[in-house]
Amino acid sequence: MDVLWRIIRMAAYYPSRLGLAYFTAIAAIGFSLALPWLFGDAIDLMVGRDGDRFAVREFVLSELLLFGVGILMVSLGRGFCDFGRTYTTESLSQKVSFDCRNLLYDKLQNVSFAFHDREHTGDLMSRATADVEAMRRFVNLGMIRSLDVVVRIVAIPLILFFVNWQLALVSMIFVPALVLRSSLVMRALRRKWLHVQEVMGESVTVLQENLAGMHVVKAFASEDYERAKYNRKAEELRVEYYDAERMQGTNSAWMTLYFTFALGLILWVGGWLVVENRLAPGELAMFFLYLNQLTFPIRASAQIINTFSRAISSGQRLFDILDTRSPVEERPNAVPMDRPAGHVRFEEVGFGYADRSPALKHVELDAKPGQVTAILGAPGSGKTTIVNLLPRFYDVTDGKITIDGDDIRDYTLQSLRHNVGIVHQDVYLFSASIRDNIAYGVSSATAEDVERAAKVAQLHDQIMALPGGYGTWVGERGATLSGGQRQRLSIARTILIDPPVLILDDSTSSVDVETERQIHRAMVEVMKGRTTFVIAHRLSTVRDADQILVLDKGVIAERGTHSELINQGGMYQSIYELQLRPQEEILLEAALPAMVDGGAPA
Ligand SMILES: Nc1ncnc2c1ncn2[C@@H]1O[C@H](COP(=O)(O)OP(=O)(O)OP(=O)(O)O)[C@@H](O)[C@H]1O
Repeated sequence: MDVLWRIIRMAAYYPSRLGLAYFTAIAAIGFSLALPWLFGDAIDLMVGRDGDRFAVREFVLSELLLFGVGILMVSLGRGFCDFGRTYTTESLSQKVSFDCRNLLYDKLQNVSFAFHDREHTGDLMSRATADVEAMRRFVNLGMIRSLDVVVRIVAIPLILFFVNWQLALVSMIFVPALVLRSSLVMRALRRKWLHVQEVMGESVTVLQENLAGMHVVKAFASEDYERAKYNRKAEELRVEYYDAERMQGTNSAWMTLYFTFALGLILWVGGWLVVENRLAPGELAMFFLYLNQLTFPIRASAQIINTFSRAISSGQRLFDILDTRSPVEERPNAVPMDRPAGHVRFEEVGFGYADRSPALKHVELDAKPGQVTAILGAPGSGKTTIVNLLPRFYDVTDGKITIDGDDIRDYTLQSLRHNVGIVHQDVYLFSASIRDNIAYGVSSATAEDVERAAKVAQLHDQIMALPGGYGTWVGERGATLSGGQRQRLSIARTILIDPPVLILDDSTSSVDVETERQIHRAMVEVMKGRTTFVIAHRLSTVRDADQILVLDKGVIAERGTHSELINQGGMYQSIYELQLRPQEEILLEAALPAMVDGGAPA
């Protein structure tokens, strides 16, 4: 119920729309309740209550004319109010779903990486679409239309008792059974819809992962496997959906059946009362017309029960996300970070991913402004984890990280991240032009700024060789650029942001020697004058670093410069022998023909 209150409070943000929707809804009900009364009285006027039909013919005709005009006016009023209610209700429900979508999107922008590690993208997409739609339907049907249902279900029986209490009692015979059935179905439907929503999220996840990993699917010829995986989810969804709708449909059919029985009974008992002269024919007609007006609420109540059940389960899923507290939150007194000199210190830093053993222990690190720190270590030793702590993608669990002496948690997240730039190896490009992709995050960048950054990143010539130049559209996931070009585009992005602290993922990808050299040159350019942390795999980067940290199982096992570490004969020396030196030899071999031809290796 708490969930429904929260949805109602969201709708109450628009008091004029909500007020108008309820006003027009109530007015429409008032008009429609007046109609059977007018019809019943008109019939009684025609047949004459005392059996003396058409006694004063002229008088009856002029009265009937008045009734006709009255009925016309009331019908017009009802039509007008119906229109007003539909319009305002639709507008209100669209406003609420608009707000829900935006709140969800904002939340997803602000939650930390730990949240995204846990949640599935497909499920989040399903919450942002199907669950938001269920809330919209609740505002429309559950909140406003249900008023119509409730008012009629309360008012019409009262009127029926007023017209003839014996007949009213007969018509109410089935009500207890209806109420019991409805509450049982509502409870069952709520559970059912929650499950449907979950399965829907899972099926969207399968679809989304399939599309995102299409290259892997094709490369491993796994189309049949993927098809079977999706079919299983789609089948589960079909069965669950069908069950929920069947439950809803059966409930609706039962309600109609009860109602039809009641009508038959009334015709029989009411006819008998008329024959016995204990009930006027106009009153019986009035009774039927009112009962007929109960058809809609009784039928709609099955649908409205469904809407309530669905809104509770969908609202729960949405509010679960909206209420999530991000483990990385800004302190209330956080201040914006001005451009720092870039003196970075890790003091006794420890970190563990949820429910895992610590990924980093007692990390001590001091990087002076402009220095390059190379981080090496076996896969899983904690290199990525160290650099993820600096822009606060995750927060340290022990110790602290400072920039120019101040704890990074004292700053606003946005200003911190503007000052700590990252060049990832796996670059994400948006469906936009190359120019817009380079300028991502810097709305004030001019075309000249973008070109200058691309030149430093060694990418300008290749962009100019494309038919569309900087306006070339980069498809989803950057499909129209090579791996090496994407990496340099990422470097150009960072150059444009111009952060004083920089994180580089220098993992070598399988690119040719010339591309490798271009990437290296771009990296050297982007590192100039910045405090740089580089997850290093190239000897050239490591050799020139001011300090090298060798990580082992989350602990800094060795530290020093290239020459210091090589003489220690420890882990660094084995990494050098096994990984860095062979790589250097390959590069040298590739460069030799160029030197023989008179060129020089870069
Ligand atoms: N999001 C995560 N959730 C839980 N555990 C994680 C997460 N990311 C990394 N880990 C674990 O933390 C440890 C350190 O991982 P990290 O990615 O920092 O290593 P790495 O040295 O960068 O490895 P690689 O060279 O393979 O990228 C590993 O045991 C890894 O399994």
